Amino acid sequence: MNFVAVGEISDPTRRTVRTTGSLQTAFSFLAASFLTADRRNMLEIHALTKRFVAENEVVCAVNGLSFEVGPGEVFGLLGPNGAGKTTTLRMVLGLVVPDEGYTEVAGIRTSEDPFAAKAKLGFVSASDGVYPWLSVREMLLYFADLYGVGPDEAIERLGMLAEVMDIQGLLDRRAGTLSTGQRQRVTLVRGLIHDPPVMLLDEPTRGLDVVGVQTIFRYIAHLRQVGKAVVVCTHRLDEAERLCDRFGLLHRGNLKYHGTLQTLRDESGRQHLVEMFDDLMNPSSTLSETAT
Ligand SMILES: Nc1ncnc2c1ncn2[C@@H]1O[C@H](COP(=O)(O)OP(=O)(O)OP(=O)(O)O)[C@@H](O)[C@H]1O
Repeated sequence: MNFVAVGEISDPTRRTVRTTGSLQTAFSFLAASFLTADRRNMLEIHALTKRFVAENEVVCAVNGLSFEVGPGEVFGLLGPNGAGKTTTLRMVLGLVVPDEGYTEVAGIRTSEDPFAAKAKLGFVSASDGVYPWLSVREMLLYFADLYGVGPDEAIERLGMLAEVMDIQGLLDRRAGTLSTGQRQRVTLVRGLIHDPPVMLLDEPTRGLDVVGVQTIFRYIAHLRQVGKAVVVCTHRLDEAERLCDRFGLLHRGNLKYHGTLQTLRDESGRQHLVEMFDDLMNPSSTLSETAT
């Protein structure tokens, strides 16, 4: 992947920057305008709560969760199985209605205008599929159209992103014939085709080989540099430590730790996320350790 851009890139304030040099030059320009741009949080989660009733039992999947993500920031929403990560993402996407609290995407409250909020979100998941009978180009332009991107802008954005993600050679292939890694790069482009200010990545490295994982790392670096607000859910804690600027550690719907890795270390007395997780899941082992 070369990550060299020629074309147009939109910065977080939606101004358009024409670039002809390396992506680094584009990034420098964007970083400069991004630093002077409005630094409001792009994603705000306020006291979000969701309960489910399953077999006559109430499960509080998410309990009073609050956090925010600013432009150019990568937030790791982490937690063991059943912690409430997917339910949180589904509430942000407007697919699940919260019992209490609300989410705001680029200043738009999801409950008040779900379509406008969704237009500001990009979503990439490990289980993303492709339309096998469409060519990659047809599928990406179809998604641009679904998001209301005009045809000229869509073609221009497709050209730029195809270069950034190195999929130019795949555009006229039928999507069903792509390898897992090729399909991954196409779905990464699809998540950005409408230039959303907020990106949600759900287990983006699941099932990928080392090259695929590196692609995700570069993609997230790209998102950070062009000022997207990014939420990453992953079980790969070593990767999260390297990728994320701040973290929220969920356990049974509750936010146990919230902040930078250093904040988490100070609060938990542990060096690594994996140890913090272990303490959350096996509190008795912590107690016995403390007692000795
Ligand atoms: N539709 C539903 N009906 C009943 N319970 C649900 C529903 N969706 C989620 N839950 C429950 O809510 C809790 C949180 O689930 P969620 O899928 O958000 O966790 P997660 O952190 O994404 O887990 P994983 O890492 O395993 O994907 C779990 O106890 C789950 O069983």
